[in-house]
Amino acid sequence: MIEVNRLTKRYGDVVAVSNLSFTVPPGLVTGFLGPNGAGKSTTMRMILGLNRPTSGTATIDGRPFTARQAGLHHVGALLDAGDVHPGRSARAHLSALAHTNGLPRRRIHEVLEEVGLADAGHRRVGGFSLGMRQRLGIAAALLGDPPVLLFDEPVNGLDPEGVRWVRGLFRRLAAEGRTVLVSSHLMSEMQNTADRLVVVGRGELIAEETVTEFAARGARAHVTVRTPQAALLVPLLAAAGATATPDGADALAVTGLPAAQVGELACRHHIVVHELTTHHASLEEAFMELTAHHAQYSAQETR
Ligand SMILES: Nc1ncnc2c1ncn2[C@@H]1O[C@H](COP(=O)(O)OP(=O)(O)OP(=O)(O)O)[C@@H](O)[C@H]1O
Repeated sequence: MIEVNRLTKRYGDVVAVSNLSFTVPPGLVTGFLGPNGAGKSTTMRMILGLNRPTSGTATIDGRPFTARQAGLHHVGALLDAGDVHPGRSARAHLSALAHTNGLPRRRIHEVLEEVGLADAGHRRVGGFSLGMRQRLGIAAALLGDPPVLLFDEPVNGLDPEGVRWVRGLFRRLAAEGRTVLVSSHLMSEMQNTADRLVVVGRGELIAEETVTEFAARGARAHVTVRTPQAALLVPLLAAAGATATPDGADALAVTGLPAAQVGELACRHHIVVHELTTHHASLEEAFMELTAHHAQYSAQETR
């Protein structure tokens, strides 16, 4: 269990994380979601004791994590896939980590197999693609077989097969009872992976809820009605409690009444209908709407 309690981090005038509280329970994948610059990496670094909070606390299983405690046995993390010496082979990189953390050497082979790099273990990391570096970073996080795992933007650079694989991996790790926190700036990456979401914007908590609860935000459907007799239908819809707004030349966007009732209403009044379509807002749209006021860099990337 990870517990973040009123965590704040300031860099001069920049408030990277502001009074942030949330929990990451074991046995589930928790998606840590927010636009660029929302403070996700800074929060993860504070959880891992790599950055000092300005105020507030972050604990893992009830205690602040410091690298000295139990190291990779307790917590595995992928923070920056580029943070590996380019001249080293993947195997040598993992070997050094295993040595300093007192881990058995057989784990090196096991995790290379696990992430699909068994054949590339002898190759220099400098020649790896971004996706291969991500896989190596994930291998390093798994090396100590830890009960708590943090992954910062693990999907970056992975091909579609890699994305599928990593989703399955996170789900399996959670099913084994581990605590899994995965950050992303894309809702689409999380909707088939995470059980719970912690959504942040400009360093602040926006939402902490299950994916099902989050999906309900996007459930506000509207119905498109295409009819050459819109002028007749509009007052009938209004009388039935729905709101109809023009949507192109011969169509209406209707909210407040399901498609079936719109169709029945039109039928009762002999109004010709050419199209009746229900539109659900996607999770991505719900996320965009939710974070719109919290996006710091909406026109350009921060890096
Ligand atoms: N060492 C630092 N010095 C100054 N400002 C920093 C530092 N680290 C982070 N920041 C600022 O803190 C804010 C949060 O950054 P952070 O990298 O935690 O966000 P993020 O949600 O991980 O973003 P991204 O999705 O772009 O990686 C940003 O405004 C960033 O510029």
